[in-house]
Amino acid sequence: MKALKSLNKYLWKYKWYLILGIIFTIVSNLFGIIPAQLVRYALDLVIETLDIYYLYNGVSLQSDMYDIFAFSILLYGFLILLMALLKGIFLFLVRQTIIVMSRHIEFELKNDVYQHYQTLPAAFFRRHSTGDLMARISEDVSNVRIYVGPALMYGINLIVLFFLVISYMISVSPKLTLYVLLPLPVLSVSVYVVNSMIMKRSQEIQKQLSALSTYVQEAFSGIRVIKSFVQEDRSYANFQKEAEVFKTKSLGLTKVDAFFYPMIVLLIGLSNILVIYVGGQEIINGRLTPGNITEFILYVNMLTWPVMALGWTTSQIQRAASSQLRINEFLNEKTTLVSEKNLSKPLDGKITFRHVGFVYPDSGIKALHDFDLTVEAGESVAILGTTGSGKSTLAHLLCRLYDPTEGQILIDGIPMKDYDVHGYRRQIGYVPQDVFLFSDSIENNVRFGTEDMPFERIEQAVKDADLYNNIKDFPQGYETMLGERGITLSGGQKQRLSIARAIARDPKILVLDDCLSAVDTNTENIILNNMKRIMDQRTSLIISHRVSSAKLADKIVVLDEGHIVEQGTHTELMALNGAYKELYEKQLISEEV
Ligand SMILES: Nc1ncnc2c1ncn2[C@@H]1O[C@H](COP(=O)(O)OP(=O)(O)OP(=O)(O)O)[C@@H](O)[C@H]1O
Repeated sequence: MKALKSLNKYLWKYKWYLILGIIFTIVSNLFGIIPAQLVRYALDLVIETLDIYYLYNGVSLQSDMYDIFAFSILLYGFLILLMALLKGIFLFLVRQTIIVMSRHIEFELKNDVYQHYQTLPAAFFRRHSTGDLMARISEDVSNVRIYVGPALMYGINLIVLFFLVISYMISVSPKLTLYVLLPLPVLSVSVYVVNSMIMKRSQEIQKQLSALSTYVQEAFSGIRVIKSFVQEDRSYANFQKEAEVFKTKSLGLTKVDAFFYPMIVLLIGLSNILVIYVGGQEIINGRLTPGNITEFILYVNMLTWPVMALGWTTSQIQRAASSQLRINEFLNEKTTLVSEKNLSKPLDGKITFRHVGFVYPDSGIKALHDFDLTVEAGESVAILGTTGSGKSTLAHLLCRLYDPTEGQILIDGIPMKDYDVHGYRRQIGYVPQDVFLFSDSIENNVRFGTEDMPFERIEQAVKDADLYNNIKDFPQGYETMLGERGITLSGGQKQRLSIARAIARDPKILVLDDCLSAVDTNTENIILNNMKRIMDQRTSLIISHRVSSAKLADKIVVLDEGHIVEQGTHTELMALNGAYKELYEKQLISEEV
């Protein structure tokens, strides 16, 4: 329950909605109680007047009495209708305040969670699955919304109604009040128990449903593999198995649901019988009128729904508390990638790795050992090495997605940690190994948030990345949509678009992480020749396991298991007769073949 305290700041922000909501709840309940009293007056009037009416049988006064009597009943009827109308208006206002408040809080909470996610380091996203991140921002926030919305509304309504109705009932007959209230706690507890069962089963169904959708999603994403390996039958059998579990769980819920409503009707009926039985005796003893009994029955029915809601509210609050706990768990995570001095300046581009070592926090793998390298401003360095040798790790460190666990990285002679993180990253052009493009147009994928980027720059970047001819061939050109609802680019086209995105930003430092692996050597040549002009004015780190990518580099560094094994120019390394030469010759032969 403590977790829900973190919502108080939002409740405080929207306090006027809440205060008005409470006032409207009180007024709407008053308009709900008054009709019950009007019914009592009307009923007692009917009973009393009827006796007198028959006394005047055959007398002309009788018809005058009838007119007065009919008019009074009509008046009561009209008043009851008016009260119902007023109650309806205020109920509308209750929802317009409390439920609206809950929607505002939901909106703010979602934004806060999303914004917070963005500040968290890459390591966080490795530890938690996308599904988990999505569940906390959608399902958990919705659960919390039910607490600050409907649960709070019913809670307030119950308190107000209890206070008004019960104090009035006691003033009429404490004995009858006691009998009437007897079954209500049983009703509330039963609703709580059954509701908890329903909720547990619903959660299981929800879980099964997401397993089912994940299965379907994966099956159809990999439909080409399934078809080519003729695995349709097995895939269908697996689906059936999952669907069977879903069906069994749904039937379980239906059973509880089917039991729930008859039980409630039974308990309410019990309350009504008690009122009639005990109330009837009170009438016989002359302590109450039939109007009182009718009024009491109306009260019992008025109390039934809020009491039922009490069980529901309690279980919803519990659910919201556990959801908020999960949200807080993420909100309390803090990024370590902060700037110490918030330095903000245009970079020259000199990079110094000083005895850098790095261990991945979640796997404990030491990816870099005592990495020492200086790259002068405007220089280009190729990092070559076998898979898993730590090349991408260098790119991650340079983009400050992680901080080194040993040593430090200096940019223009100043520790990287001193730079404002966003200001620094803005001057880096990073082309990741696993290309990611958004479901948007080609132009927007290159522009990527830089709204004021002139179109000429986008076009130039696309030409430099050797993608211009492809785009020209698409009927919609730069407006061609990518992703799920658009076209699918080939692996090489994706890589080139990713390069265009990085160079269009005119970065001071360019990090190309194995971004030409999916293009043939011919295209690689074209791109590298285009890049020559771009790389002239900036520091570049070309990561690759293909020796051909290194031909533009001023310096080549060969990595093996996180260690630098060789470094120098192409000629120097060839003369060394070591790892580079071996790699070079191997790749040359395979290319010739
Ligand atoms: N996010 C991560 N969490 C944990 N360990 C990682 C992570 N990324 C990489 N590693 C590990 O660190 C080591 C170096 O990986 P890295 O990606 O830097 O190699 P690489 O030289 O770029 O390889 P490749 O050419 O295959 O991309 C590997 O052993 C890898 O398993």
